[in-house]
Amino acid sequence: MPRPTTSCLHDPVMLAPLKVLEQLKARLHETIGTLPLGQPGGYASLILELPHGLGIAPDLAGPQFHFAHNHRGDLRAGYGIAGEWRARGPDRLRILRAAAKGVAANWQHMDPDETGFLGFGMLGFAASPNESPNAGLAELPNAIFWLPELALCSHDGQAALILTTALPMGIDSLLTRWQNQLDQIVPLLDLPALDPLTPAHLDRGLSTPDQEDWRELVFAALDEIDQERLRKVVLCRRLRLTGQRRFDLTRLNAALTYLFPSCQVVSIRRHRTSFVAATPERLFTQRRDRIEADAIAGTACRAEDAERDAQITRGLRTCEKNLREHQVVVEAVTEALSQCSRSLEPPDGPRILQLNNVQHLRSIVRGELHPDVDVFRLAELLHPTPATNGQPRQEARDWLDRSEPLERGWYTGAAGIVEPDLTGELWVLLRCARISERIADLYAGAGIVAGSDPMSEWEETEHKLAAMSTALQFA
Ligand SMILES: C=C(O[C@@H]1C=C(C(=O)O)C=C[C@H]1O)C(=O)O
Repeated sequence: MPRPTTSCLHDPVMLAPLKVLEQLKARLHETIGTLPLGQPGGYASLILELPHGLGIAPDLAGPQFHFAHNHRGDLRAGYGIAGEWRARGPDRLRILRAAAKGVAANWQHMDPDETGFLGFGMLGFAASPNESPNAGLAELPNAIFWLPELALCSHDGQAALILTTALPMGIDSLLTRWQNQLDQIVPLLDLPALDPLTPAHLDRGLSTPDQEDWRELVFAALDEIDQERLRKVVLCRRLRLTGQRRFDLTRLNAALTYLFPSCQVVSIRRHRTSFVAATPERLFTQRRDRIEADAIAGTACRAEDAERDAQITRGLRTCEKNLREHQVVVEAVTEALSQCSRSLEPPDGPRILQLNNVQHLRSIVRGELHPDVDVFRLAELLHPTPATNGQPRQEARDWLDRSEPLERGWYTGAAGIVEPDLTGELWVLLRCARISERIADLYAGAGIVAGSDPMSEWEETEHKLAAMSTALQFA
């Protein structure tokens, strides 16, 4: 594909995106005929090279998702719906797996520019398989496997645009449709980063539970732990913030990417509701038969003063309660992976993971998987880890279902990318908010083990909430 020039004497720089658009449309016209559009079923994707890597994906009207990791130089975004499957209940991942297997068995990719990129799907699900969707959550179903019609993929400075259709499809209507989509998205790809806005004041609404109810909940959890019915349980709270202006997703994603460059920024929008997170925690990364899963548990704050900060880090490394809380997660992740792995390496950690607002103990569990293990099976085995739920898993979940005074929705669920061979990567949905116009519901939790103190755990949730509340001020 001829490379577009970015400037010359007679073409001002601002025309460059239009040239890219013309070239992509010409390429679409040339290559659309290579797709097997007459085939009676399945999916086909056309992959077109973009002239440079992308830092942030534009916001278009309609359903969209966006995963960006600044330090890794990775971006995946999806717009519109080529196919989607929803499920709920204890079999939700098995149901979605069957749908994804059907897609994978009949999905053809045409990559005329030899980019090496492929189409991808998005898998996302709420914390609990049984949660009954309320009005807002109906827009974000309990669990979804979603094949976008238009996708962007950028890695290591290389990028591609991926167009996907269900088959069969008439060539003329598809060409018109895809040309319109290029018209919408391509001019936005080269827009300069948005200038920061002055931070806006956010009104702090109610916390559910409030501080008093939190104390009681922690004592009730400690009682369960004392009685040896639970070893650990993660309690959470929700805080409503109301902004002065409608929150702007592009600015919010940019602020989160800037503030949390080592986190995965996740943004999912259906209708008027968005779910946005900047999470440090992978549920897992699967590449072929290699698996890596994070165990993150044990948290302390940060301090502006370097000496004080180092002192807090040393405290976290040696705190018996934090190490115990961490070990519960490492053991559970190792146990889950041992059910689907040929071999596992000894856990790498705990090391310190430092973010702007908090620091954590993190271990990584790595191994080699048995054949035929896919993202859906891994999600089923690993989710929820005791980092966000508790141990033993079922007892913790039952106790939380009975005791927690709120629906978690997608908070502590997971979301990520599914490749056409059904491998991929999922992230635990933490440091997040559900956003609608000027209202943001933020969620944060803390692990309770023997020796936990209600007020320190409340403080920990305050530090965790600060990730999203700071970014929202700039959105
Ligand atoms: C539950 C959250 O975080 C989890 C709990 C942690 C802890 O208790 O130390 C640390 C990281 C996460 O696994 C949250 O951020 O809301």
